[in-house]
Amino acid sequence: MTLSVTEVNAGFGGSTVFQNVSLAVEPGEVVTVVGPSGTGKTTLLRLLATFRRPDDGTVAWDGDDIWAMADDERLSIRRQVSMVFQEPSLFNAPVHRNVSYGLRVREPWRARVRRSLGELVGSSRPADTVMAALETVGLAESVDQNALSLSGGEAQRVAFARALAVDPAVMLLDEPTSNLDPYNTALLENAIERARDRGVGVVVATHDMHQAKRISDHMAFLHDGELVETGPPEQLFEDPTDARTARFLDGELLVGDREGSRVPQPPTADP
Ligand SMILES: Nc1ncnc2c1ncn2[C@@H]1O[C@H](COP(=O)(O)OP(=O)(O)OP(=O)(O)O)[C@@H](O)[C@H]1O
Repeated sequence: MTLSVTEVNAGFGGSTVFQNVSLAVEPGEVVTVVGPSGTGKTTLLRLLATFRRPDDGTVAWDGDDIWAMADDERLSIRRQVSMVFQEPSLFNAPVHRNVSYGLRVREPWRARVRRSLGELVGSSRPADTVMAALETVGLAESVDQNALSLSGGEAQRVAFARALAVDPAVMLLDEPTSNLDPYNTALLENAIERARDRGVGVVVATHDMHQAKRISDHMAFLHDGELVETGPPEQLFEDPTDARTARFLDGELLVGDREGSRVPQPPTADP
């Protein structure tokens, strides 16, 4: 399943965040959206998640315009897309209850009643999918721990497991490692890779260029309302077509700096 935005515009209250942005994620690939703070990465993920409608342009699922669909059809697509927010927001319950949350809200009410009765008589155990998701993030041993007693890094990994447990076609991750130490970052990047290897399409918004280089199949550089450049990481890092990309990767480019859109060419020798 391909999730895409084509020539989308988005803004708030009359001000434009970005215009004319096109991006797609295919099954089994990791796309990173990089760019300075405030450039619209979260807004773009929210468009892909269909949490909001674009002001203009199309959001599509396998080429079909999601916002032209009936509400129930759009809901069934939304259920195949899971998002991990910058703050993990877990609730006061064991880790397995947090991870199974999405599964529980998706199951039919009859099954939900049967399972609740099972839990009341103490016969329930975490579903295999919950355990598999926790193993993916290296937290199988914390299954019964209260989620609020986890470290920040563990909590973010549980949030990832919760998003993975519903067997999504696409995962959208908003700065998933911005508050994590290198150990937790490595575990989460490993989990992203494993999801990708299972055929999940993953979009990651990140400030971290080193991370983008490590995990991306494809990068998209968003700056000042414009999708400046897209391509494989080797292209953006080694042979960018736009000067702003090179300056951003060198840590020199800030929001509002529109100087020099082309990479300066070395002077040619006089004949
Ligand atoms: N609900 C909102 N109402 C008004 N303006 C908003 C709203 N959400 C975002 N914005 C503005 O839209 C712009 C893009 O915000 P967005 O959060 O998408 O950027 P970002 O690249 O994800 O930033 P960061 O990297 O800091 O998380 C910012 O100028 C922000 O202030």
